[in-house]
Amino acid sequence: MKNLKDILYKVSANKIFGETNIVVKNLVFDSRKAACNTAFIALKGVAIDGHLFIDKAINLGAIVVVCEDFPKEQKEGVTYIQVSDTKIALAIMASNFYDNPSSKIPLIGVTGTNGKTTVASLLYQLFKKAGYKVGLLSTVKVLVDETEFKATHTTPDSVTINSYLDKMIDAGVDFCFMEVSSHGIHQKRTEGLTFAGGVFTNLSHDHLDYHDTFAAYRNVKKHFFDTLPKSAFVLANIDDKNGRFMLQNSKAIKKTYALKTAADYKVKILEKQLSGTLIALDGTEVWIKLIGVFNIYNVTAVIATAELLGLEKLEILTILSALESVSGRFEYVISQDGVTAIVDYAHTPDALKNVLETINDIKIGAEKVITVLGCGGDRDKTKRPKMAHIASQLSNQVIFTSDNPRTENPQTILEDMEAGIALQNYKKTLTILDRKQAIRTACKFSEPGDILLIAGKGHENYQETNGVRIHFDDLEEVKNCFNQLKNK
Ligand SMILES: CC(=O)N[C@H]1[C@@H](OP(=O)(O)OP(=O)(O)OC[C@H]2O[C@@H](n3ccc(=O)[nH]c3=O)[C@H](O)[C@@H]2O)O[C@H](CO)[C@@H](O)[C@@H]1O[C@H](C)C(=O)N[C@@H](C)C(=O)N[C@H](CCC(=O)O)C(=O)O
Ligand SMILES: Nc1ncnc2c1ncn2[C@@H]1O[C@H](COP(=O)(O)OP(=O)(O)OP(=O)(O)O)[C@@H](O)[C@H]1O
Ligand SMILES: N[C@H](CCC[C@H](N)C(=O)O)C(=O)O
Ligand SMILES: [Mg+2]
Repeated sequence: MKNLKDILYKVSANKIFGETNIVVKNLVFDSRKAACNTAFIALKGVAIDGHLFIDKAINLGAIVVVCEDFPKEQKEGVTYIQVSDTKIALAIMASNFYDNPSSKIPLIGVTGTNGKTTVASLLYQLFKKAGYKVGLLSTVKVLVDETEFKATHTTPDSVTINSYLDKMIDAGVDFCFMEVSSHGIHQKRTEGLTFAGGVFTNLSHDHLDYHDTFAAYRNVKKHFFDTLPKSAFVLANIDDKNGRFMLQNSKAIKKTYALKTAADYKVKILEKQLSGTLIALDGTEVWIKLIGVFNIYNVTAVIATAELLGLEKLEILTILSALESVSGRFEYVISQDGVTAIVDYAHTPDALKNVLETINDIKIGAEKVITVLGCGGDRDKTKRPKMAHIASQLSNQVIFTSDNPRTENPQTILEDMEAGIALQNYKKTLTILDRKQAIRTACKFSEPGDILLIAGKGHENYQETNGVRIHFDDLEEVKNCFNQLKNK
């Protein structure tokens, strides 16, 4: 419950019709969720224009309508507010509605194509082990200190973000780490939040179905750093060719990290094994449980962020060795006869290349690398041939399969993938539509010492087809196969 006048603080209205000194129970941007005394914010969406549902929201009890296009007729007893951008208005209103929780808690946003979940989750773990109460908004889950909520998005809508931040204030949370996706930035879900810091991990091919061009995708990411306040820090990976670009117009305190280039925070890799990596920072050596050069970038971002937030270097390095890898990120299980199966959320060409290069790097003999891979439906189609090419180039055998076909024909997705296979790699590949069968076949093909990579779904525990999600868990499947084969 809040007075509309307070909710509208800092919202620039072009036109107002009706009373603003009224009490509003809730903010909704989906007419189906409107109820008595709610404010309905009409958003022009990707699929449909929310303005079409204004009357529906009013019929369900909305007493305030925030819109870009003023309706021809106004209903008695309803307050209409016209703004230039309802997404920005919603974000500011959501912050006001919950008394600006992001200004009361250091909020760190992590953005980049890959590594957001890993960095944010490792920061959560690190600060928890340092004795703080911590919040996390991530693809995998939302944590209000130790209370877990289901994540629906990588970056939820602004009302949801602020409602979680509000819960975090109530729980006495000291720091909050959140993922900031490009969809989130573009749809202004993070507008109106006060960030204490922003982290840039890397930029590579993804979401070009949504952003049209790579430059547009890059500019959306940059916008996040451009809008950070002077008091915040921006931490960028400058080994990535877009790292310095992200810093270019930011007013925030600029800090850099790298493994190759001279930077404010630089980590050296000393030794790599399947069980972990030995790294050094300013001469101090630490053994960490994470694998892969890409993960050392993530760890460097974590060390730097923790230091920027005031933790002592020695404390950070001590805790670092106890951090566990994130669920579905290079998570592995070894069968009784010595086959290693790795489940990884690689769903971009760059992630897949990194993971396969890591596997090829740590394998010690002539063991085979067998990859199971699919590409999501209703997502960037141009990733498909690229990912198929990478998988077949860097593996001894590949089984292409389904990964959340959503509304697309799974066979067509597989054909899009197959178009990327180079002639010399064709014989290594096989397509099995059913993911369960694909995993089973990969297990049957494997011999002691071989490494199976099951890529694309990571922590996901469903397969989505035409809006219906059925339970599916790569790790569970591979463990079942290992057990069944053991008894044969
Ligand atoms: C493509 C996309 O990003 N869509 C997001 C967007 O919905 P939209 O613009 O498509 O909405 P729409 O269907 O056009 O409807 C427009 C408006 O009309 C309203 N409406 C609609 C119907 C009705 O009867 N009444 C009504 O009021 C809707 O609530 C909406 O406000 O805004 C919604 C509210 O914030 C999001 O839930 C929705 O995420 C969809 C479900 C989604 O799948 N998004 C993915 C692609 C996404 O955002 N992913 C990123 C990360 C990706 C990654 O991890 O790499 C994320 O941050 O999760
Ligand atoms: N720093 C990195 N650079 C390149 N690839 C990475 C990096 N970190 C993780 N990956 C790869 O990307 C996959 C996804 O990692 P993570 O979930 O941390 O990324 P994300 O940015 O949160 O992804 P999403 O956009 O789906 O939220 C991992 O399973 C791994 O294969
Ligand atoms: N969260 C990301 C990655 C999904 C990975 C893959 N499993 C898929 O379904 O495409 C997305 O929604 O684009
Ligand atoms: Mg994520």
